[in-house]
Order: sequence, then C-alpha cells, then structure tokens
Amino acid sequence: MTTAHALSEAGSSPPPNSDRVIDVRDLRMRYRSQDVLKGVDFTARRGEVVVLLGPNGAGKTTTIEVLEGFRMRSAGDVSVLGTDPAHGDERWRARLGIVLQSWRDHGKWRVRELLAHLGSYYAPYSTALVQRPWDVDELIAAVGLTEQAGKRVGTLSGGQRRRFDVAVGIVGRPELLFLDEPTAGLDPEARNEFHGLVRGLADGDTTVLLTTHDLAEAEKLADRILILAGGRIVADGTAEELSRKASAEATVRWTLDGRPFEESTAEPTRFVRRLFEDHGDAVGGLEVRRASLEDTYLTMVRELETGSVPEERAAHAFGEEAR
Ligand SMILES: Nc1ncnc2c1ncn2[C@@H]1O[C@H](COP(=O)(O)OP(=O)(O)OP(=O)(O)O)[C@@H](O)[C@H]1O
Repeated sequence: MTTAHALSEAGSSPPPNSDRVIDVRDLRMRYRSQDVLKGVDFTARRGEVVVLLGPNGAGKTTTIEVLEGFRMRSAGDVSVLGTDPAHGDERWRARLGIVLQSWRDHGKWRVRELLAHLGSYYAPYSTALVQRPWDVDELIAAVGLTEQAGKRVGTLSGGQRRRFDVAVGIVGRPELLFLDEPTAGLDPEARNEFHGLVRGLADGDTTVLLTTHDLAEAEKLADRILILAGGRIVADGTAEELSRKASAEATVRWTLDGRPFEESTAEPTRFVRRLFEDHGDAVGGLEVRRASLEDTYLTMVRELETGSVPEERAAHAFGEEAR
C-alpha cells in the first residue's frame, strides 16, 4: 500500500531531522479536583505503531485529546509534528488523522459521496510526492467497503460503520493517525483486515497512536506499548520487553508417564536440559511459557491498584528507563 510519506512539503514543516512525531513531557491534566494525568512522558517516532493501554478511566482519551488539540492541558510540554497542539493551525490539523470512539453524524450521506466530500478538504495539502486526498475508490477498497459504497452511512452495520470511521480518519493520508478503540465491535475477520491496514500505513511511514482494551491486538500490532495507570506511563517497551521485565520466570510444563508436572524457573533452558538428562524420551508434552502480555498487564495494574508498587516508583520498576 502506498500511503502517506510524511506530508512534510505541505503544512507547517516538521523540524528538520525530527524523527519524533510526538514528544510529551510531564503532561498533567486536572478536572476540577481530580488529577487524571500526573506527569505523563513518552515519545513516538515516524512510522511507529504505539499502543496506549490502561484501565477504564486511566486518562487515555484525555491524553489523545490533548495531542489532537481538542483539550487544553493543565501543564507540561507537548509537541506533535513539531507543533504545540494548543496552537495548531489548519495546515497542522490536515496532517493528522483522527478516529474517535464514536462519531455518529452524517447518517444520510452515502459512503462514497461523504468520503469524496471530506477528502476534498485535503486537496490543498497535496504534494508532488503524496497525492491528497486518497483516491476514494481505492480507499473504500482498502477498508473493505466496496459493496457498501452506494449505501447510506446510517444503514451500515456496526462493523461496517467502524471501517467507515477509519476511512474518514485516513482519507487525507495523515502523517499521524490517532485511533481510539478502533476495533471495538469488529468481527475477527474485520479485525484482522484492520490490523493489515494499520501495518500497511505504518510501513508507508504513518505514525499510529492507538488505544485498545484488547491485549492480543496490542501484542500483534504494537512496535511499542505504553501502559497508563495511576496518572503516569508505568511501562514503555515492546510486548516482549514488558513481559520479560515484569516476570523473569518462565513456566515449564511436561508429562512423565502420562502425569502432568509444572515448574516456574528463571532458567528454563538449563531446567529443560536437566529434565532430558534425567528422564530422556520419557518426557512428553513439553511446553515453556513466558508471561503473556495479559499476565504482565494485569500484574502491573493490580500492583499499582493495591499499592504494592508506589506510583512514583512504578515507571522505574517496569522499565521506563528503556526510553
Ligand atoms: N470533561 C471532563 N470533565 C471531568 N472529568 C472528566 C472529563 N473527561 C474525562 N474525565 C474523567 O477523567 C478520567 C479519565 O477519563 P478518560 O476518558 O481520559 O479515560 P480512558 O482511559 O480513556 O477511559 P476508558 O478506557 O474507559 O475509555 C475519568 O475519571 C473521567 O471521568
């Protein structure tokens, strides 16, 4: 898929040599007396798929809305495509793609008609390198809505509607795409196709920041996972890095004469070697399992909620120093 090479020639140009598409330092957000974000730090680079995880109410949507320029932050430094979102102009906004949790307008428009209309706003930002907007029929095919192109938006099924929402988000071939729970309500096949679409966009240099509650999806899609809990980013790394840091131990399972055994060990290779030395071919059903992202996530969030890891130490405990 040929997608957005950064829209660097249109819009306010990003600073030269800037691979950092998002840069967030000590972001704070207070709603009346409630401190939701207490010092959030993270970055995202060009072409990265970054997945933001966190329990309900952790502040994921708030964070994304601040980055989109829809919500004024209480404090902190935020740069998105080289611009402070609080001062982003139309040209800056044209370089973003946004898919909100729910967008329920324009039900009477037909799919093709509305996408062509919305796409026309991006025409002034077209460059020799990247044609904007996305060709409407190509876009409709890319999100799997060819058969529904002539239908009214209000008559689409939930999953088709979600595909349509994504099409709206990418019609301008954005440099940076925000997706807030994009696959909620999609069936497994549609979800899989959507994952292919996101990877294709990232391969074309689009940076994607996505929230989800689906840990398998995070594991599959993310170049990097951020966990937001207790008002801070408490973990930042690949799924594998997070699992390794949160749980040094692996679980080894095997059978001997049909009887099941299980052992937790920090040195699974050595353990398995010993097992075969001692029992040879009598060992069956061998399985070595590191903690899954789900195990890791639940452990981290539970420890924060029960206070067994003080919030201010959590980031360190779970490896934020990697960035
Ligand atoms: N406009 C607002 N005024 C007051 N409080 C708000 C406002 N918007 C969000 N909040 C509060 O801020 C907290 C974070 O909300 P937010 O929607 O950012 O969380 P989230 O991580 O996206 O949650 P979810 O996973 O449930 O979508 C919640 O306690 C919410 O009630």
